[in-house]
Amino acid sequence: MIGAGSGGLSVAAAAAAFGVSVVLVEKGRMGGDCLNTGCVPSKALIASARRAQQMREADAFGVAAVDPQVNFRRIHDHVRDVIAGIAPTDSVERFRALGVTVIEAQARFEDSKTVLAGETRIKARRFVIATGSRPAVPPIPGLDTVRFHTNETIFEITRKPAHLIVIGGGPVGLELAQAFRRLGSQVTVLEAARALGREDPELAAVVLDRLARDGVTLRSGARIARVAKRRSGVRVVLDGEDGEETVDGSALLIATGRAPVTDGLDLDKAEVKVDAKGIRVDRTLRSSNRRVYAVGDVAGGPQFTHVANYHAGTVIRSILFRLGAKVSYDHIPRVTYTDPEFAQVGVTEAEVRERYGHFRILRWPYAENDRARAERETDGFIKVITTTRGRILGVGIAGAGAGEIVQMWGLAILKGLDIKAMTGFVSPYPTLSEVGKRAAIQFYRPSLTSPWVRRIIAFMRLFG
Ligand SMILES: Cc1cc2nc3c(=O)[nH]c(=O)nc-3n(C[C@H](O)[C@H](O)[C@H](O)COP(=O)(O)OP(=O)(O)OC[C@H]3O[C@@H](n4cnc5c(N)ncnc54)[C@H](O)[C@@H]3O)c2cc1C
Ligand SMILES: NC(=O)c1ccc[n+]([C@@H]2O[C@H](COP(=O)([O-])OP(=O)(O)OC[C@H]3O[C@@H](n4cnc5c(N)ncnc54)[C@H](O)[C@@H]3O)[C@@H](O)[C@H]2O)c1
Repeated sequence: MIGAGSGGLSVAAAAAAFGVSVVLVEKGRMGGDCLNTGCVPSKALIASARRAQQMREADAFGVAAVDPQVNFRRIHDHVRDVIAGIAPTDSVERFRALGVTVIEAQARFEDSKTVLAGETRIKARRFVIATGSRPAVPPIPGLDTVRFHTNETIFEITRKPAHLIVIGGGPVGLELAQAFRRLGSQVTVLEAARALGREDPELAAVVLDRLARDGVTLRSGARIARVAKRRSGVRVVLDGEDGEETVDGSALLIATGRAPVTDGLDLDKAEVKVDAKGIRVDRTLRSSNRRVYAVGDVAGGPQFTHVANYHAGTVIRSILFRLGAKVSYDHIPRVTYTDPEFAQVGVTEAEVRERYGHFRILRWPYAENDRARAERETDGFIKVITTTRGRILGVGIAGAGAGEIVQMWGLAILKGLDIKAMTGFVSPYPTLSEVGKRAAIQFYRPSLTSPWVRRIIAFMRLFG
């Protein structure tokens, strides 16, 4: 195993549980990106931001609103404390106790059957590469002359940035932009194309509207000409319609995507082929060298911790049980943890329009959900896409708890359930998940007004 992040740790723990001899090599911090510089610190920061926002918005609930006193040193401590609480699960000690040999060194291939880790030479039946990704920093002129943050440094700050400029309006950029805004910073997001550009524009708009109402300035289609140092901060120069424009900030965050970590591994010596997306793998996650598999961000697929875990399960089935399991992403959800949240599983409306001639789109707004009304979280809606016969193809949700609600839809897609199943279960009242059931019921709406159904009901009445 090379890399002890989400992917590597999952493979190592599962293989060790089956009594297989495992060597795990990690050059940096156990837990990788997710624990140290990704999911965990970002969600902990978002949690602080949510508390601050709730204090500002308390009036509507009959509780006096206050302007929160935000202490970035203490937020930093909170984030560290959350990481420290999870760290033992990913630690060297725990993995050694599970029977895994952990080597803290940089790994590289010597040949197609051998890995070198520091002084140790490892020969193995199978190798799994889980070296993850790093921030992809675009070649913006002047960037090498200014101090800038990426996800690797932003969670270290202990003072509030007066004005944070975020380059990139993907999940990383938007989650952090909203969090910093709610913690009191002025925030400007500069996005080259469209923010949340991969997502359904109608659903993305729900999130972007809320960010705007929170006071985040978002510039889509921004063309960054260069950046320069200011006495205390940075200046970003944009190419505008009428010449150059400047945006001055006190701190800069680059959130323009991720690049796979394949350097330093001497993959050519192992005859493992790579491309710009990462290690080239087939659907069993096997590389061009049949002894070598790749999982997680380096494997060129969607870059999420739950995908790395899913990959781990797939290679375990292949390596230990020779089941030849193949990955499929149709049922894998993705969630952006803004407020409101955005979630998607299966195909989007744009994708279904390309692939299918006929389909149904079912919607239900949060504004019609009683729990959302009680919580005053009525922004957003669910969009369910089915075939004309009711097979569920995709679900997008923008709204409170979207990341929780999407789970049952992922299961429905995985198990090939049709829309009838999503109307037939009993959803506890009042819950946000009812938006899904109400959308599903819309599938049958045309039949409610059908003259045939009405005639049958009228006929039944004849019997008392
Ligand atoms: C700000 C941010 C927020 C995120 N939030 C979420 C979220 O909410 N939900 C979600 O699902 N995903 C989220 N992600 C994505 C998630 O962090 C990644 O998809 C996940 O960490 C990938 O796991 P991995 O095992 O592939 O790689 P990593 O976790 O990056 O682990 C790779 C490990 O390999 C080690 N390594 C690299 N090269 C070598 C070598 N030659 N020898 C030895 N060791 C090596 C590295 O040191 C590292 O520890 C977020 C990412 C970011 C940046
Ligand atoms: N909630 C989550 O699960 C979560 C959260 C954060 C990150 N992630 C993972 O991390 C990955 C990376 O996220 P990300 O937001 O860094 O990348 P991304 O690729 O999703 O978005 C990057 C954005 O930056 C823009 N961009 C690129 N170059 C630019 C430039 N020079 N100027 C202005 N804008 C530019 C792109 O148009 C794009 O919109 C995600 O795809 C996701 O897999 C997941």
